[in-house]
Amino acid sequence: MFLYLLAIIPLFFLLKFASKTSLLHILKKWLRLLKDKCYVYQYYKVPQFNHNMQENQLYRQISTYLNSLPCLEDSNFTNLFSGNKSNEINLVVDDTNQYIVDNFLGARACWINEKDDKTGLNSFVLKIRNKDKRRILRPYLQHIHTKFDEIEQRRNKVRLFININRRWISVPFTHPATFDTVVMEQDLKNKVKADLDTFLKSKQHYTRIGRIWKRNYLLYGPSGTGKSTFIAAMANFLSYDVYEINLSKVSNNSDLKSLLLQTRNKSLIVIEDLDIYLCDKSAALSSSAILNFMDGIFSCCGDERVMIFTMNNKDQIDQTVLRPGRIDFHIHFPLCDFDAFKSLATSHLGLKDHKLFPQVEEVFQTGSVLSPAEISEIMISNRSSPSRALKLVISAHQSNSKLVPSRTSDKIRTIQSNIEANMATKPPLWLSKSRSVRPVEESGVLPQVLSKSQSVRPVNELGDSCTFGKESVNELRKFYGLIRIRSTRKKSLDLDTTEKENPRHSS
Ligand SMILES: Nc1ncnc2c1ncn2[C@@H]1O[C@H](COP(=O)(O)OP(=O)(O)OP(=O)(O)O)[C@@H](O)[C@H]1O
Ligand SMILES: [Mg+2]
Repeated sequence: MFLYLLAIIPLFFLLKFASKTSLLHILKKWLRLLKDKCYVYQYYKVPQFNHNMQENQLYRQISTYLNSLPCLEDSNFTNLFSGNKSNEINLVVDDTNQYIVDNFLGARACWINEKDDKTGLNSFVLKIRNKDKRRILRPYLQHIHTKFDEIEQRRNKVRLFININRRWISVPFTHPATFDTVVMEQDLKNKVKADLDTFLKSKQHYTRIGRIWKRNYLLYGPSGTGKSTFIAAMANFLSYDVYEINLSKVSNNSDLKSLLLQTRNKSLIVIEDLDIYLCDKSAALSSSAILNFMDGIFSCCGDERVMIFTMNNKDQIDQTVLRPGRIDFHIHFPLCDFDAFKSLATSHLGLKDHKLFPQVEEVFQTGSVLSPAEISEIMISNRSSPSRALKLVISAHQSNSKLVPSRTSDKIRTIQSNIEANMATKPPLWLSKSRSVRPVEESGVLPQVLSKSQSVRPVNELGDSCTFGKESVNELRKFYGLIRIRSTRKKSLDLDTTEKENPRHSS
C-alpha cells in the first residue's frame, strides 16, 4: 500500500505540474508529430490568386470558414480585430504559418496559412491523411462552401472595396441611401430602376449577342446634387459589392488591369470625378487604358457588372469617352428645383405643405441656384423649426440669385470679380504663383469647361482640351461656394437676429 502511494503521489504532482504549465501542450505536440510520422498525408494548396492574378474564390471561402471556427481560440497565435458592434471582437487567422486543426466526419483536416517570400502571396495548405482523402475531401469542401454562404447571408451582404495600390481592402457597406430617399424626378428614377431590373434578367441576351454582361452609367451634375448618394442607392437596390477605384492611387495601366481582374461578379465598379482625371496632365494612366476599362475588356472573366462614372460637367469630355457602349445611360443631377425642394421638405422636415411654400416657389421660379446638399443641410440644422428652415432657404436662394447672373459668361465674370476683390485683401491659397489662372478679360477666352460651342478634341489631346484646367474651374467653384456660404451665413445671421427680435416670425 505504501509503495502504491509512493508511485501515485509523484504521478499526481507531475500531472498537476503538466496541466499548469505548457508541458501537456508540448507532450500533445510531440504525440501529434509522432503520429504524423506514422501516416501518409496528402497536401492541397489553395493560392489566393490564380496565374492571371484573379482572386481565388475558394481561398476566400476557406478564410471566412476558418475565421468562424471555435478552435481558432485554441490556436497558439491568432489576430484579434474589433467587429462592427462596439463590444464585438473577431478572431482572424494570421497570414503566415498559422496551424489550424479542424475535424470533419471523424477525420482531421489541418490547415496551414503560408506566405510566399518572393511574391508575398498567400495560400492555404490543407493536410489530410491519405486514407481519409477520398472519403472526406469533396464533402469537406462542400461543407466549407455551405458554411461560407451561411456566414455571408448572416452578415451585411454588401461590401465596399477601396484600392490601396494594387490591392483591394473592404469594409461592410452600410450607407442607408435607397431609391426612396434620393430626391429625383420620379419618371427618371423609375426608368433607372426598370433599366437595372432589365439588366439583371439579361444574362442570356448578352451572351447571345456576344457582349459582356455589364452596363455603364454616367452620373453628371454639379457638386452636392446626389451623385454619390445615388450610387449607394443603386448598390443597395442591386445588393452588389461596391468597388470604388481611386485612379490617382493606380500607378500604371497594368495595376489598373490587375485591380479589375480581382473584382468579383455582381459588383458595382465606381470611378468618381472621371472628368477631373481625364483632364489631369500628370495622370499615370493612359486614356486608352481607361477606355479599355470602360469597355470591360480587362474584366475578361467577369459577369454582371455595373460601372458608374461621375462627372461634374461632361461638356468638355471627348465624345469617344461617352459613346454608346461605353456609357449606356446618362443621368443628369440638376440643382434643386421647387419639386425637389418639396421632397426634401417632406423627408427632412415632415412637411407636406406650409404657408411659406408659395413664397419658396416664387424664389425658385427665378432659377435653381442651390444644390440639394445645401438645402438639405439647412433643413437638417434647423429641423426643430421648419418655418425657420424655409425662411433660410428663401434668403439663401435670394442671396445666391443675386450672385448668379443668368448668362454663363456673366457668371464667370462675377466669380472673377469676386476673386479679384478678395485677392486685393489676401490672395487665396489655391492661386499660388505656380498656377497661371489669368483673368477672363486678360486671356480673352472663356474656360472651355463652360464654352459648349467649342469643338471637342480627340482623347489623345484631352490634356490640351483642359488648358484652363478643370481643377482651376473647380477651385473657382469652390471659392464661389465659399462666397455663397459666407453670404448665406451673413443672411442667416441677419435672419437669426430678426427672429430673436421678433419671435412671432418663426411660427
Ligand atoms: N438628390 C438628392 N437626394 C437626397 N439627398 C441629396 C441629394 N443630393 C444631395 N443630397 C444630400 O447631400 C449630400 C451630398 O450629396 P452627394 O455627396 O451625393 O453629392 P455629389 O453629387 O456626389 O457631390 P460631389 O460632386 O461633390 O461629389 C448627401 O449627404 C445627401 O444626403
Ligand atoms: Mg460625390
